[in-house]
Amino acid sequence: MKIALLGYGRMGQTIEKIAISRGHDVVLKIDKDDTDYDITVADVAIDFSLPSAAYGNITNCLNNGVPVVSGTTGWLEKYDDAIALCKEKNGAFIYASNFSLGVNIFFELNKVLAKMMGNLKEYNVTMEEIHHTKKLDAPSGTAITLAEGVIENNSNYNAWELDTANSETSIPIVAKRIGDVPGTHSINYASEVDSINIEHVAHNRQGFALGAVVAAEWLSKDKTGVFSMKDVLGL
Ligand SMILES: NC(=O)C1=CN([C@@H]2O[C@H](COP(=O)(O)OP(=O)(O)OC[C@H]3O[C@@H](n4cnc5c(N)ncnc54)[C@H](OP(=O)(O)O)[C@@H]3O)[C@@H](O)[C@H]2O)C=CC1
Ligand SMILES: O=C(O)C1=N[C@H](C(=O)O)C[C@H](O)C1
Repeated sequence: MKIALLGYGRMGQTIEKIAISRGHDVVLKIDKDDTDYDITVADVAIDFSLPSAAYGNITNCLNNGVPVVSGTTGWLEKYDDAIALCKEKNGAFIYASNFSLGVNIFFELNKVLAKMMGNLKEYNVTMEEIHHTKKLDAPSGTAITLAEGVIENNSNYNAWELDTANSETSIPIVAKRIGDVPGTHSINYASEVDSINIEHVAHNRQGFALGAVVAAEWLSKDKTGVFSMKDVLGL
């Protein structure tokens, strides 16, 4: 498979190593200053760029008939437009706030726990995410997906807020930036008498990168439509 890497930073470079180890060719490595390139030389594109760049990268792929996998976070105000374009062009697109197998299992665990806690009003939920100091967006895309998972499965909550919740129905997400932490997410339900905590800790970026390559392999096999990692992993 010929892969275009849109964004050749920490994730782009990790993805390159995994893609090559799985027998793929990396035919484009695009960064900020690379504006004049032909995306159609690739069978599939993988975008891990910047919040400000992702939408342009995705629309370039969809307008040129190249299936695209995006892991960039912090651009989701334009997600519905990307979906509409994908449908209009009969293209293929996957966005995931987190491509690792472990986090995608954690997403499902979070939903089950949220449902179980729905009738227990004595517990209050809080979330925390910890990432490296170079991260541009807060809260993380993964934390937003986790909060949405609670809201969809627990009628006690209908919104999330960064740092402090201003109402009982809002989930506070505390975002910490420490050293080179790859990504830690925890969800805590606390009552006066006890607490329940679930946590996912990424030890490095390999899990994110492997998931993105597996998603690209899956998407490039004659798929059309908008998909998620649940489709790829069969969860
Ligand atoms: N979904 C997931 O599983 C994961 C998602 N992420 C997300 O992926 C994104 C990238 O993370 P990370 O690799 O750590 O970030 P980096 O800052 O290390 O890499 C981003 C790269 O994008 C480049 N870039 C800037 N503008 C463009 C453009 N127009 N087109 C293509 N590339 C461009 C930057 O180049 P330059 O340096 O020249 O500006 C840089 O090399 C973030 O949004 C992060 O949150 C991260 C890990 C996992
Ligand atoms: O910026 C990162 O590094 C990460 N970003 C993603 C997010 O915002 O959730 C995924 C992962 O946690 C690493």
